[in-house]
Amino acid sequence: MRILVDENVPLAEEFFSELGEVTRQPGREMTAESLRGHDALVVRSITPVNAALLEQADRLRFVGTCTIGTDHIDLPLLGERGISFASAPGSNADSVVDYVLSSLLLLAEEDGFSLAGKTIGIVGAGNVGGRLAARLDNLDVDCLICDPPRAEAEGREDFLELDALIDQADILCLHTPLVSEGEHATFHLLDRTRIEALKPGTVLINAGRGDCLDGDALRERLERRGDLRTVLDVWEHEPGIDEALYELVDIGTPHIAGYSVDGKMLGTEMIYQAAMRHFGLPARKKLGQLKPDPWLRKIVLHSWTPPLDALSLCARACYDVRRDMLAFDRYRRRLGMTAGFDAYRREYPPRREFQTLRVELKKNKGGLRDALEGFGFSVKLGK
Ligand SMILES: NC(=O)c1ccc[n+]([C@@H]2O[C@H](COP(=O)([O-])OP(=O)(O)OC[C@H]3O[C@@H](n4cnc5c(N)ncnc54)[C@H](O)[C@@H]3O)[C@@H](O)[C@H]2O)c1
Ligand SMILES: O=C(O)[C@H](O)[C@H](O)COP(=O)(O)O
Repeated sequence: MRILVDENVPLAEEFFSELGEVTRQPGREMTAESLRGHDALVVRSITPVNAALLEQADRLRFVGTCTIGTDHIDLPLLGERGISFASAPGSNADSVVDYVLSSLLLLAEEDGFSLAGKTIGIVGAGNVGGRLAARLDNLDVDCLICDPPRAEAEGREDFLELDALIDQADILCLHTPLVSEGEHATFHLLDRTRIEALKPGTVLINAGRGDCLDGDALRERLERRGDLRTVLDVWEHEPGIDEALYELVDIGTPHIAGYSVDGKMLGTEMIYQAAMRHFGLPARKKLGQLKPDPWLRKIVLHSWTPPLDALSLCARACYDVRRDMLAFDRYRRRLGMTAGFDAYRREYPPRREFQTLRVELKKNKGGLRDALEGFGFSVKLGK
């Protein structure tokens, strides 16, 4: 059996060689010819799997994307061709939440505000948005949720309309999938009218998909009024993104919110398991045997620290978004935007999720343990 795998998929040989011969290729360079003679294709989000790509796919029986998003896959076409498909829901959701929390802590520090007492609007409350709300639960943060598909399916009367979030939220986080058509389409969900309606001072974060937000309208508002705080990890037209918009945002990163070792490797394992199921083979390999140990395992807090300070300290030690902002900026200046965007993603330095860090507390009071655990760290009470 032959399996074609994107070069940015970690542990591909370790997992997929159980199935057969693994060939690697950069995801943006995959063509119809690349697929000839291959039985399985394993991609990430940058390879459009469509009629043009499948034109010469003479043996293809399985397609897997090691990502949460599936907007790059023509699912009806795979159905018509009888090709089995799998994605990796939830795989890097915790990493995205870490990214959002790190960004919020940085802006809070720069602007001298506290997350406690803020109202945060979460648009799209699936794996990412839902876990973000849960992790903020132990802080005094008011979470407002907009998720019309879930509101309908679950009869949730506590969920709000997007325009209510825009009215009320100090922080607005977009975690929607890209859906081009239908009642709940998300293309330019944040359109010009909604971007204009954001209250001055709103923190706007998009770590969903670039096309969910009208980038031209955001750039124009920032040029004209400069009165928002903005965090963009996803952009229209990646990797050739709008440099003028990039210059105006407070935190700009090249679609790496989910790029922890943990999130990426879990995505590979999920697709390995799905492929083995599809081909009727036992999945013997386990991620636990292959994943490297975290280099920072433990922080000991010897005396009591106010919860927000402790969160900030531990978050910064584990993952600090500044690392990615600064490094991406160096790549872009050295290589230009388009090449720099992809090069930083390809050479992304290792990063671990908050949940890999154990925080040992010598003193617990004032909700410190709950705040740390709620934020995602694993906590142990010392003697
Ligand atoms: N920046 C990154 O690195 C990164 C990483 C992972 C995922 N993502 C993106 O984030 C998206 C969300 O991830 P997830 O794991 O939470 O997915 P998910 O499928 O678990 O949740 C998505 C949620 O959005 C809701 N939704 C759909 N249409 C909506 C609309 N019009 N308005 C409001 N809510 C709507 C759905 O009902 C669902 O609850 C993914 O589809 C992917 O595109 C980005
Ligand atoms: O949908 C996802 O899982 C993410 O957007 C994904 O992690 C982005 O990384 P890429 O697939 O572009 O390598």
